[in-house]
Amino acid sequence: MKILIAEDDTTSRLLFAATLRKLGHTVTAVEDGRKAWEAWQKDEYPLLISDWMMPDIDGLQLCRMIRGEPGLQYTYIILLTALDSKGSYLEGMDAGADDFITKPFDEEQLAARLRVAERILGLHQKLHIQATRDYLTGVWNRASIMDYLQKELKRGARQDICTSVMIADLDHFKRINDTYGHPTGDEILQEAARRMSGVLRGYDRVGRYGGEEFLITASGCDWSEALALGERICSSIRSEPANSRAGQIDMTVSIGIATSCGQVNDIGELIAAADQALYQAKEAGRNQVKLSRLPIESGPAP
Ligand SMILES: Nc1nc2c(ncn2[C@@H]2O[C@H](COP(=O)(O)OP(=O)(O)OP(=O)(O)O)[C@@H](O)[C@H]2O)c(=O)[nH]1
Repeated sequence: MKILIAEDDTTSRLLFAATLRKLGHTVTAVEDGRKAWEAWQKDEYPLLISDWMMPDIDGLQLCRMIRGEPGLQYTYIILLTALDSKGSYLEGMDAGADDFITKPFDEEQLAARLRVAERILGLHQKLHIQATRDYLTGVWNRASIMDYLQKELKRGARQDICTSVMIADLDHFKRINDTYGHPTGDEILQEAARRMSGVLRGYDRVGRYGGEEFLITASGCDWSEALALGERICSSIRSEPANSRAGQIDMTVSIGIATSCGQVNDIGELIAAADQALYQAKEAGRNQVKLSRLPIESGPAP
């Protein structure tokens, strides 16, 4: 497990780090709350072990700051307390801590506490996957991809970069269901989702928007880059037939794209524009990409 330690006392910090490494964990150890906050923001740590008393940002503040930023992954927080700190446990729990360890620590007790942390984190992870992923295809579900798009649109406006959204709709999918049956249709949806995920860059996301429609977010992409990405998705879907229980089946997809470079802050508006472009792609014969013609993109007209 990746563990972040925040402890200003050098001996205690080194001892914790050495013990945790001996137990097989990957450890980052820093000497104050501010450094811990910076490290936590840069990377994902499922577990934080933090001293309570630290200069500048103390353990309680650190707990509150982390709980104020609900990330994708839950951070289990263990606060380190002195033996005489009885009576403050509730305060720590209210700030967001999950457990306490008294200093000087007992190695076996530390290992036991980590077992609990791993169990809770495992359950959390399972629930998180159930709540955010589409059960059939494994890509993000509708609520999660919309939430992500909202965040990316805001971030794009703040950082003055473009955000593109695509709606990809499998062509004549009803025919596949009608000809080969629903379970085969499901396999085609899974294969299409796999291929789309395969061509995306690390910071792009694909989610199941509904039935046979997928929504793709392309952060930092202006219309020309989004068009290139859309073409890549389109060609990976048609590149070769999908293997299914009913044999090999050809697939194609139509894609509508809308881009905002700070002009739109309502995802509904952006999605409606992408939907409009998708309609044009279907009208023009399917198996192709169309850009939104709405005047929401600054720069040269597509
Ligand atoms: N197998 C399967 N089919 C689904 C699922 N969700 C929606 N569908 C089917 O997707 C089909 C969508 O059909 P239409 O909206 O007519 O679209 P289409 O046949 O793809 O036609 P165009 O989009 O115009 O190319 C319907 O038959 C739905 O029943 C699903 O989870 N699994």
